[in-house]
Amino acid sequence: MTPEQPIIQLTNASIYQGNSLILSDVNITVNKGEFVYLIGKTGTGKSSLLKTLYGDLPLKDGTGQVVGFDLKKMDWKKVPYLRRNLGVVFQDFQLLTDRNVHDNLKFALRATGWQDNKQIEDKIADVLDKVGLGTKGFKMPYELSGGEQQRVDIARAMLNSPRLILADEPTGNLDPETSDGIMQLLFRICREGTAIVMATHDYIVLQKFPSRVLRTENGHVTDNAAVNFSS
Ligand SMILES: Nc1ncnc2c1ncn2[C@@H]1O[C@H](COP(=O)(O)OP(=O)(O)OP(=O)(O)O)[C@@H](O)[C@H]1O
Repeated sequence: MTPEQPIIQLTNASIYQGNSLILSDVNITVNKGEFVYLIGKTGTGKSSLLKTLYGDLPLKDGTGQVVGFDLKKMDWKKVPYLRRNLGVVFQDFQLLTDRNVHDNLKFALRATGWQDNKQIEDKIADVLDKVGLGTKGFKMPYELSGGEQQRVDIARAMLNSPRLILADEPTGNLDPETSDGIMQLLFRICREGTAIVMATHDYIVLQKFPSRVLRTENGHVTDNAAVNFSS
């Protein structure tokens, strides 16, 4: 991938769930370090679009590049390589409940090919520090608040220094104050050069942390969609 190449480029793309067409004529470009919201009513295709971007759903029509990978040529063997180059954050954190924070991160590093113990330990310390959990590596997930668990999920997404983080409702389970902390963290990560695409229903977040908005509506995606905060 060349430095000037967009982080995401979809051209005339269609998004399917099985044989059902969810979104058509999708044209999106996201550049390095951009923060982009993905909004739209429930069931309009936000998660399906994100899944296509992280290789969970195949791109059947149109063309798509994500962090230098050609989605059209993506098969199950290439998905792990794509996933090493982007981070994914979910609403429900998806931490392994049988091991502590440190071992959750170690598991993710080992699963993506890291072998050197010193490098693994340095990386875990680095990402925990970045998300403000430098002293919490020994804690089990159930010993953490929702906001802290989301920070661990974000730390995990950052392990391989991705140029893109895809976040599906990362503040969906959090109270407003905790969600502000997560948004500040995501914007800080973004300012350091990582592009972020975040699906959300949370209009308060959009108001407090304004940025570019994509909207899924009537089977299409509109860019720079005006947000009606009363809806
Ligand atoms: N695994 C699946 N198999 C078949 N259809 C699905 C599947 N997942 C979602 N869909 C359908 O695809 C459409 C888009 O769903 P999607 O989850 O992408 O919407 P969304 O905008 O993310 O919704 P929400 O805001 O509720 O998360 C819906 O009609 C949904 O029923």
